[in-house]
Formats: sequence, structure tokens, C-alpha cells
Amino acid sequence: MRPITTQTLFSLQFSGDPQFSPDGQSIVYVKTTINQEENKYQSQICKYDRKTGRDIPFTQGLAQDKLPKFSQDGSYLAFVSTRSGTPQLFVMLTDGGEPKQLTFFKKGVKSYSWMPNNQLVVAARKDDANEKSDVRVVNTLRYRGNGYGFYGDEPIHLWLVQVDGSGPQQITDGNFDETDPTVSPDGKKIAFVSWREENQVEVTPSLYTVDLDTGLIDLTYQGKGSVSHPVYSPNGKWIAFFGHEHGEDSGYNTELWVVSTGSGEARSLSRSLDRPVGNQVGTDARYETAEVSPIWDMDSQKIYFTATHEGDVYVYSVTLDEKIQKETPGDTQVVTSFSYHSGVIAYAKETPASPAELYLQQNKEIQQITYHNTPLFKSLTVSVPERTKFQARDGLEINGWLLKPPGFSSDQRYPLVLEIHGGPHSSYGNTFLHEFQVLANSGYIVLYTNPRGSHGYGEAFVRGSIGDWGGKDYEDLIDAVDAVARLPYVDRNNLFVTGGSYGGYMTNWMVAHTHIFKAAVTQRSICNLHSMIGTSDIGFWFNVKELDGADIWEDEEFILSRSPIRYANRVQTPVKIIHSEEDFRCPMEQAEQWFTALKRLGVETELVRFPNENHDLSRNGQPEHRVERLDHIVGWFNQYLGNKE
Ligand SMILES: CSCC[C@H](NC=O)C(=O)N[C@@H](CO)C(=O)O
Repeated sequence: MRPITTQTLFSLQFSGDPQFSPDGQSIVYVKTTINQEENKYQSQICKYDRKTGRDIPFTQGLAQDKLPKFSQDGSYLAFVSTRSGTPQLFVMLTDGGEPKQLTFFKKGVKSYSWMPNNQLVVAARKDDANEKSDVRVVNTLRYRGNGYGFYGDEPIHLWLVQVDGSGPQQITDGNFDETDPTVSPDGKKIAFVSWREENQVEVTPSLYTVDLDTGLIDLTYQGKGSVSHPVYSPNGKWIAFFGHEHGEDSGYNTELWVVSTGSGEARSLSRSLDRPVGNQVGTDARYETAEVSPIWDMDSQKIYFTATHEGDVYVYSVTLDEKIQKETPGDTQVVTSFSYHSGVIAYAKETPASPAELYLQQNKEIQQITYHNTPLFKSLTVSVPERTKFQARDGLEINGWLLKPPGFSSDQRYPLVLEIHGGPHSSYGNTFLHEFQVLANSGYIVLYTNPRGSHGYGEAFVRGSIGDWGGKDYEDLIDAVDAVARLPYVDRNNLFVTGGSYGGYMTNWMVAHTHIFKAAVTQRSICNLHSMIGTSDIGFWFNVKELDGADIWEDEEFILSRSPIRYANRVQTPVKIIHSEEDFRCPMEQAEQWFTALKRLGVETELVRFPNENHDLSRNGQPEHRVERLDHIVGWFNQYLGNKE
């Protein structure tokens, strides 16, 4: 057996986005591997035949092929591929042959949907006619996005394209983005998500429908918060979508809604679940390319969707009369994508011991159908986490996990690393976490918890950090460390801490408020909530909401009182700062401020700057950079490990 190391990353494989063929006999899915020589990810579409059990590659090449969708008669498979540079729409016959490129948008395709008559509707940004100079003239608040870069002047619109390659024909226009097209069963209408208001500070998209005969656009559902992933019911009477009614705010449960295409009446079907739809569990060992939308049963009475529950992600179903059922059994799973066909669910599932593999479920029987990671994992010392619970000072139950080194013995003492997730409304859960496995395999016990503010424990819990960053969330974390440090096998003289984004904020906050940690690594972090409002791509709404409306003009004192930079002169713990130079979410200036402050104050510190990387370095950065990032984390902790005070 071999330990899991930073280099293990190159051998991981990620399966996802299963899609049934219209006859239900085969499933296509996306398999992503890492090409170490090229330092790139490679995704190909594979096809699994349910009768023969044969699993074959369907597309070839070194590019990233994703979002496979069968045409309604099953004769074509469309997908988005980077094989010509940017992500463009391709189509191929399902019995083989060469893929044909259908779109040539300069900035690529965002989303698409099949029409009944072998046409497709595509959401894409029009090519920028004004790109004469490399100077950027900015007029809007939302001019750049982490991981995307600068948006340019042209908004996203809908276009019709034909499988024979003719088109694209533009079908919507105006100075606003229009995405997520869904086509009515008769092919006459397209519903889509758009934000058509002038207000750029807080965007609350709505659902619109365009009539393809008349070109007229109707407002189908007036959004009051988030609206995404609309899907027509097979009988055309409803559109299901994901949304909430609380403005632009990630600290609420996004729910499954339906709107009647006749009366316009809209309601949430999943409110009583009190859980957010989709996957809110983070990991650094995922390459899921799917856009997971609600899926209707053929009778138009039931909808399938995923939701996050206490660190697990399951497939659920809900009827139009709001009867909710958990569909995937077990309690240690993170379903990252799924497809449904006549009583059978195909899904991609991660577990604490493996990245995503595909499963089929029929009549409560589960069959694993891909084993891409199995040979590798049989030769590795994988540690399996233990679930644990803590009681917060106010009695709230806080969930967590302990990941122990392989070969753990309770007679020995082990150093401990506290890992803090970001968001703050993300969560940890029952998934495979490469960084944590590397630390456990390096001899550390890893403690990770879901303090208040995490998703998956109900709306009251997720709102527990609003207006209180560095307050009770900090206590939840520090009390968990305190409880675990009392265990006889934990070396309380060797406690370490790390986290990313809001987890990096909390790491900075911790070293400024306690001296219990031997060393810290702060990643894609925040130290100044005041400057953040103006420099993050989402700061002007996100940070203001997170501090319960506190803004720079009226509440400067409060904002700074919740900013680690104010307490930098209390820090004694050695801190390594890891940051990506193209991070638009928690901009580089945050790391620079923290580094400069700590250096001026004589704290042992080091700044590691990753060029050509954004906020998602740990998840989809260049593979070599990801390995280097992990080496920096383990190396820093190892450097301070020992008995010296
Ligand atoms: C402007 S502060 C943003 C913090 C960020 N939240 C939303 O984007 C965050 O903590 N992100 C987490 C979870 O995605 C991360 O790990 O990057």
C-alpha cells in the first residue's frame, strides 16, 4: 500500500453528468482525467450500454468535451467542446462519426437545449464589435467575474442553430443577459432566465418566454431573488426552476419551484424540506461539468432534484402536491449529477473514500457501473472519516468529522489540523477530500466541521453567521478544536489551522484572536472587509449582505471591527499566505495587505503568489500548481511541527 500524496492528484478520475438516451438503453457521461505532460484536464464523453455493460469512450482527443445531450429522437448527441479553442457546440450522430462544429462564438457557448425538430437553442455572448483596443472602458458594476475575466460589452442572448450547421439566428436582444433556455414540448416557445432591470447593485432575475412564431416576449415569473435552471414539464403546463425570494443572497435555501404556464401561479414545492437544492458540499477532488437541473417524470406530476442535507447530497423527488421523498438510500454520499428515465436513476456519487463514480438505481437496487478509480484506490492508504458532534455555547449542535492518519493508534499522540470551509454558506460533507487525505497520510489528524453559517442544516442555521462574521461562527470552530484537543491521542502542543476564502478570513481571524495554533496557512483569504466591498467581483452586494447591510459610509467602524487586519498586531502565529494573482473574488490586494501588515509587525510569514490562477486554484487550477499548493501547506506545517514553543 502507498500513501496518498500531493502527486496522487494526477491519477484521480472524475465521472459525472450522466444522460440517458431517449430509449433508456444507454447512458453517456463525462469522464475527466489529468494529462500530466500537458498540465491540463481532459474530458471525454463515454457511453455505457445497459444491456451489455460495455463502457466505451465516445469522443476522443485532448480537449474538454462536456454537457452531452441527446436529441429528442435519439439520433444526435450534442455536446460543448473546447477542441477548437473556446467552448463551442458540436453535434454527432449517435451511431458514430465525426463531430460537427455548430457554433463559432468568440467567447463560446454558455448553455443550450434541444428543440423537438433537431434544432438547438444556444445561450451565447454576441461577438464584441467594439474590441478595437485593449483598453477597457467600464460602465457597469458587473464587468468581471472570477474565473471568467472581463465580460466585455456584449450581453448573452439566445440563438437558434440547426444540426446541418446553418444559423445562428439571434432570437433575443437588448442590453441584458439571457440564459438557461428551456423549450416547450411543442417547440413553439422558449422560456429563459433574464435580468432586464436597470438595477445593477442587486440582480434579481425573472423568467421570460419568447413565442417563436410572433417573437413576442412575456414575463412568466417575476423573480424576487434567484431564478435558474427552468425546465418545461412534458405536458407543457408547468415550468420547474430553482429559486428563492430573498434578493441576491446566498444565505438562504434555494428551493424547487413551479410556475403554471397558464395562470402564472408560482409556488415552492420543497419549502418543507428546509434544505438547499443542489450540491453545497465542497471538495478539491471534483471535476463535475454538469449543470444539474430539475428533471420531470413523464406524467408531469413529479420532479427529481438534488438537495444538501447535513453533509450529504441525495436525489429527492417531489410531487405537485408537495410530497417529498428521498430517492437515493444510504447516508454517506454526495450526488453531484444525475439523470432519470422510467423509474431508473443514473447518478454520479462521491464518497469519503472515492471521487465520483456512476451508479444506477432501479427498484431500490443499486448497481455501480463505473470503477475508474478502483484500481488506484486499492493500492492507496485511504483514511475514512468519523462523524462527530459538538455542542455550541448556546446549545446548537455542530457537526464535524475527524480524519485520522492511516494505521492510527489511540496510544500515540498526533498533531491536529483544523480545516475551515468557505462561503461561509458552503459546507463539508461525506466526500473525498484530497488535501485532507494528504494531511492524514502525512501523520496529522484533520478536524473539519460545519459551523453556523453552513448550508444543509436549515435556513435558521445558515443565517447564523449573517452580521456576525468572527462572532459565534468563530466560537463554534474554536470550541470544537478545544474539545478535540482534549482527546488523549491529540497532541495539543501541535495544533494547526488552514482554510480558504471565508475559511481564509476565519484563519486570519483565528490567529489574531488566539495563540493556540503552532502555524497557519491562509488561502484565497480576506483580511479587510472594508476594501473588499469595492474590489471583489461580488463585494458590493455579497459583503454588504453578509454583514447584515453594514456599508462603508455609515458602518465603517463595525466593518473594520470584523476585519482581521485591525488585529494584525496581535498575531504571533507563523502564517503562510497562498493566493492566486487573478482571484477576482477575494482579490490579491487582500493577501498583500495581510502580508505587508504581518511582515511590518515582525510575524514569521511568507506570501505564495500563483500567477495565471483565480479563486478556484484548489479545485480547477493548473494541476502542477495544485500540487505545489498542497506541498506548500504540508511543508509549512511540517516546518513548525515539534515541541518547541
Ligand atoms: C467576497 S468574499 C467571498 C467568499 C466566498 N463566498 C462566495 O463566493 C467563499 O468563501 N467562497 C468559498 C466557497 O465557494 C471558497 O471556498 O472559495
